[in-house]
Amino acid sequence: MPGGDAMSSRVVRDHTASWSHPEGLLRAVGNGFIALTILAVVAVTWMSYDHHLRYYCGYLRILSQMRAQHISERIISRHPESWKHEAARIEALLGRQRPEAHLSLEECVYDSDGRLIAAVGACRGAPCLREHAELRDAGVSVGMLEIRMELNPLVRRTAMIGTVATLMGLVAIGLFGWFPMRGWRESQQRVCFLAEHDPLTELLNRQAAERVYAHERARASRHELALSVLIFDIDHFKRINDSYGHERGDQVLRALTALVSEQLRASDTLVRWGGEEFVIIAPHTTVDLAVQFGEKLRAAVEAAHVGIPEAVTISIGISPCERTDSLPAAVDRADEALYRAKRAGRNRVERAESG
Ligand SMILES: Nc1nc2c(ncn2[C@@H]2O[C@H](COP(=O)(O)OP(=O)(O)OP(=O)(O)O)[C@@H](O)[C@H]2O)c(=O)[nH]1
Repeated sequence: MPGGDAMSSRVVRDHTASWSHPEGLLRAVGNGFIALTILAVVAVTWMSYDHHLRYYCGYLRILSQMRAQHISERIISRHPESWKHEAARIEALLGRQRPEAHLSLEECVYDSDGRLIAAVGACRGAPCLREHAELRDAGVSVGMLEIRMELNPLVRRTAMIGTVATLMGLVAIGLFGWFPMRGWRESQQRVCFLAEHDPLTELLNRQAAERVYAHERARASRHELALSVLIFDIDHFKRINDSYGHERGDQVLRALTALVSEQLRASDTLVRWGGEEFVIIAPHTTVDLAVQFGEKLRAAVEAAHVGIPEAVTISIGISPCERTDSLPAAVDRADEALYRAKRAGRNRVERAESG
C-alpha cells in the first residue's frame, strides 16, 4: 500500500481489530468456523471408528447372548479335562470341514449321547467379544461355556468404510464451507479497504483522513505540539490528460504518489483529497518546517520522472492547524494559499496568510 504506509495501515489495523468493526467480526467468525471444523474432524476421527465398531459389537453381543442362553438350556458339558482330550480330534475334524475358518479350537460341548453340540474357537489377533454362559444339566451347574465372537473381516471392513465415508463427508463439508467463506471474507476485506482508501492510488480517502486528523489534533493539543497540513495539486494536469490520455494520467498519479510517499516521515499521512489534489497531515511540524518540507517536495517532483517525457510540477499550499480547526477548515486555508501559488505562476509553495 503506497503512501503514508505506516500511518494508513496503523489506522486500519487499529479499528478493524475490534469485534465491533465488520472486518474484525468477520475475521472472528471465520476463525471460529475453522476452529470448529478442525475440532469436528478430530472428534469424529477419534469417535467414528470406535462408534462403528461398538455398533457391530453390540449387534454381535446380542447374537452371542441368544446363543449362550440357547446352549445353556440344552447341553451337558464334559469335564474340561476330557475336552482337552477330545480337542485335537475335533479340531482336525473342523479344520477338514471348514479349512477357511482358521479356527483354533478352545472348547467343545457335547450332548448326553456324546454328540458334539458346539465347538468354540477364536481367530488370533482379531477384535472379538467374549461371553460366558453357565452350562447346566438338570438344574446343576456343570461348567462354563466361553463364546468368543470374532469380528469377521466383512464387519471390520464395513466399520472402516463407514469411518472413512464419515471423514470424507466432514472434509467435504469443511472444504465447501471454507472456500465460499474465504471468498466472502476477501470481498468483505476489499469492501472495507475501499471504504477508507482511494482505489487508484490506495491512499487514505477524505473520511479516513478526518479520523487520522482528529487523532493527531487531539495529541497535538494535549502535548502542545505543532500540526500542519499541506495541499498540493499537479500543474496543468488537464493538459497531461489531453496530451497523453487518461490512462497515462492515472499512471502519473500513481507514480507521483509513490514519489511523494518516499519523502514523507512515518508520522505523516498522505491523502488523496480528490482529482489531482493531495493533502499531507504533518504532525510535530510548525508552518515554517512545513514550508521547508513543501519546497523539498516540490523540487523532488520537478526533478523526477513520473511516467511522461516532460517534467511534472506541483503547487503547494500550507496552513498550520489550530486547536479548534476541523480538517476541512485547515485544508480550506491551505487551499487559499495553493490558489495564490497557482496564480503566481505554479510550481511554487505558499503559506496561508491567516490561521
Ligand atoms: N487521469 C486522471 N485524471 C483525473 C483524475 N481526477 C481528475 N483528473 C483530471 O484532472 C484535471 C484537473 O484539471 P484542472 O482542474 O483544470 O486543473 P489543471 O489542468 O491541473 O490546472 P491547474 O490546477 O490550474 O494547474 C481534469 O482534467 C480532470 O479530469 C484521475 O483520477 N485520473
